[in-house]
Amino acid sequence: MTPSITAPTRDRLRIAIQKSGRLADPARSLLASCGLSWRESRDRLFCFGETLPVDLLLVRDDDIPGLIADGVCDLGVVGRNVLTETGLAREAAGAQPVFREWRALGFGQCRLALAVPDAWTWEGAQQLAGKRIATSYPGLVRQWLATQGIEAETVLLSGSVEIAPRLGQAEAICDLVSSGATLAANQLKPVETILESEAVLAGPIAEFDPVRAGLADLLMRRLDGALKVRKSKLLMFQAQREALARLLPLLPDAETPTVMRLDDGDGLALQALCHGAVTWQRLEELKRAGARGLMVLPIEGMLA
Ligand SMILES: Nc1ncnc2c1ncn2[C@@H]1O[C@H](COP(=O)(O)OP(=O)(O)OP(=O)(O)O)[C@@H](O)[C@H]1O
Ligand SMILES: O=P(O)(O)OC[C@H]1O[C@H](OP(=O)(O)OP(=O)(O)O)[C@H](O)[C@@H]1O
Ligand SMILES: [Mg+2]
Repeated sequence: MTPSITAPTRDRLRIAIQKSGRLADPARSLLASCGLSWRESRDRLFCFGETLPVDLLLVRDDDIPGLIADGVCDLGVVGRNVLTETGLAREAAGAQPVFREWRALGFGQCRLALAVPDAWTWEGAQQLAGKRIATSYPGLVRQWLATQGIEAETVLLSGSVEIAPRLGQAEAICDLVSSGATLAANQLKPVETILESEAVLAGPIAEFDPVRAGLADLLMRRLDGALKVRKSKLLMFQAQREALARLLPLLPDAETPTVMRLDDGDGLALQALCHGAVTWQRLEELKRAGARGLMVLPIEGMLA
């Protein structure tokens, strides 16, 4: 018998990621930066892990929490919005919680926001009492309404939510917002944020068996290193010794800088691994404080 793709495999880890869409490429490149590579199946729905026994399943993002709940996949990369909404829907149906957010991944940032027509003067959440709110996230909206002590109706739409007020289907909406351009194009304005979202690694609440637990531990160690390194930059510059006291306070996020003496007497060469944002403003401040020949290098690889 040919082994089925959904048969539980206990000696390999299976991660669900979006097949196509906003999270597909960043999810793959993050996992690749953890040293994983894959051989793709002909249908491009399953990628067999080559460097480690960690396979990928390429699916619709909405299906990812359910695949983890059913044990078809061990981990998944999905928006916090989808993970939380699915958890609330399962809870409403009386199911026990089985998955949780393991790590925030630093991409796919957006927020789930309530928006009302531009013409409304927003005075607070009580304005929504008795109104209809169009959304693809009824669980999150109902949870938020309950915390506000407001009774309102949710109208479930799976897409193009922003058009609902103009069509007379609802008075307000609750949808994902990033730049705000879609709201503006539909004469709506955001008034409340219900959830700050980004892509997350989702996994089970229960522990894995020893083989998959070992693989998941290794992957999490590499992932933490990769996430830290993604934000890090190596800053290199030269300065006079007397400038050191002005320069070091400008590097609060740096690991202890390497300071080397130059041959010319009082000159120093500095290298600092910065974990925060290295902005133009910060480089200009360093320059004013006496840094010369500034160089900023991205970091590839692990921080051991
Ligand atoms: N405008 C946005 N800016 C940034 N991130 C967003 C934006 N819209 C959605 N996201 C995040 O990206 C996730 C995936 O969005 P996408 O539009 O690719 O999903 P989808 O159309 O539901 O895809 P699928 O075909 O897999 O069901 C969302 O669940 C959310 O977490
Ligand atoms: O604030 P903005 O930058 O305008 O982004 C917000 C829009 O992005 C998402 O839609 P998407 O583009 O994925 O279209 P869809 O809902 O039809 O999939 C979301 O559902 C909003 O409509
Ligand atoms: Mg989807």
